[in-house]
Amino acid sequence: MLLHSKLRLEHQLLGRCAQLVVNRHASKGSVDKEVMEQMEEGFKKLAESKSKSLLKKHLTKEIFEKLKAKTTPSFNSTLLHCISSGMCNHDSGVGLYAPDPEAYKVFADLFDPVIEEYHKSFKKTDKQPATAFGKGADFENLDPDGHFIVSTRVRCGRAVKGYPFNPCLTEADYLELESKICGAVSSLTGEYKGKYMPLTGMDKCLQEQLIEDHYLFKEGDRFLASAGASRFWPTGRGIFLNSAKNFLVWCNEEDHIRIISMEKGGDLGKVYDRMVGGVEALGKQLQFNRDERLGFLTFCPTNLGTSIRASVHIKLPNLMCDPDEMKKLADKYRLQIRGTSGEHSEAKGGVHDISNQRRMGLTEYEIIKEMHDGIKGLIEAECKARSA
Ligand SMILES: Nc1ncnc2c1ncn2[C@@H]1O[C@H](COP(=O)(O)OP(=O)(O)OP(=O)(O)O)[C@@H](O)[C@H]1O
Ligand SMILES: NC(=[NH2+])NCCC[C@H](N)C(=O)O
Repeated sequence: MLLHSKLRLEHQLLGRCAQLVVNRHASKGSVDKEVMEQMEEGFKKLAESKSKSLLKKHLTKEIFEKLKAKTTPSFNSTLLHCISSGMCNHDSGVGLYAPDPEAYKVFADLFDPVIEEYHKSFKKTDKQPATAFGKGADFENLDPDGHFIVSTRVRCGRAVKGYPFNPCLTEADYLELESKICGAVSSLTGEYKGKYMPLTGMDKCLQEQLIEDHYLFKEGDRFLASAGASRFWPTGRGIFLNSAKNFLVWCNEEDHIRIISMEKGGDLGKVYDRMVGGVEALGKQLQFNRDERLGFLTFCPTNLGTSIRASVHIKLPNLMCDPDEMKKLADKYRLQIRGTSGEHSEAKGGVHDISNQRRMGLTEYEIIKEMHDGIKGLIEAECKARSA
């Protein structure tokens, strides 16, 4: 069901703690009493819960005490901004977001261990290598006969320099960002040429169709909403789609920008090269926020570094017969398994979304190679299981 108004969104999705994050900031340089109480209460509940999130694991009493009174210098973000999603959603896998770029430093005692574990040992002394896209043409089609892969998609996220992330953006910021992003995508030429469609005023049938066809982001994600990322929805949000419908740009959803290339079949190299071309063209129009150590800055720590998620929609019926073994195999190749409609969804018709888990510590090219080699390994294992 699509949710239409900001009010309904807030009422249906947000608990008391999230309301607070959505509505309040700390007073300059200090944390309000009410915010502190909310944090203490949420922390206690999380500590008593059975949550398996990285937030619960790494937010020890000691770290909580050390960080609870800190604020970021430019935006006065508090620890509550960072942890509200995981506090409200005990079923989070991670549960942590950075309200603004400075949060990664101010709350590093919490972010660093989460980053290290999610990105398979990116230590606090490690540094994201310089951007190196390489050539997609090096990668063969993963499924030339079309037996397994339905479609391939590669996306990355970008933050525009000079702006915080969702919880700290004002309504005017959303509109300003949209206008900048819209200007940049409108200048694209050749195969990238297309049309920007704002979410505000979009026909609901069109919106639902775009979501069903896997082009557009869903509405009402409770993990994002309780992180304060759905404020002023749908203002400033939208999608750019090229005429061939294989290159897309998302505006102001989880990140300021998501740059996406997708098509039917398993030609990973071609899909990757198209995304890289789009990123380079947009990089001429907009200044992206990149940190020396963390790489491209994103709202969620799972997307730092290259910010690349390369996925296939794939059918592996024999391997999927044993989900535990399949999970072990995916872990071996550092792959993540999602459902057919993306994160936190179920698989339909035996189609799973399998992608690289980590995005940091390797160059863009190496991240794609890791995903490529993993998917190749899974297809080989599926063929073996079939003939056994
Ligand atoms: N290989 C693919 N082929 C077609 N659609 C895909 C593919 N991979 C992902 N999608 C679709 O992209 C949409 C967004 O998915 P999802 O939100 O899980 O990932 P994302 O956009 O990479 O962002 P995030 O990781 O932040 O959630 C969903 O509709 C999903 O089904
Ligand atoms: N879209 C993302 N950033 N996904 C990763 C984490 C999503 C959610 N916060 C969780 O912890 O489960």
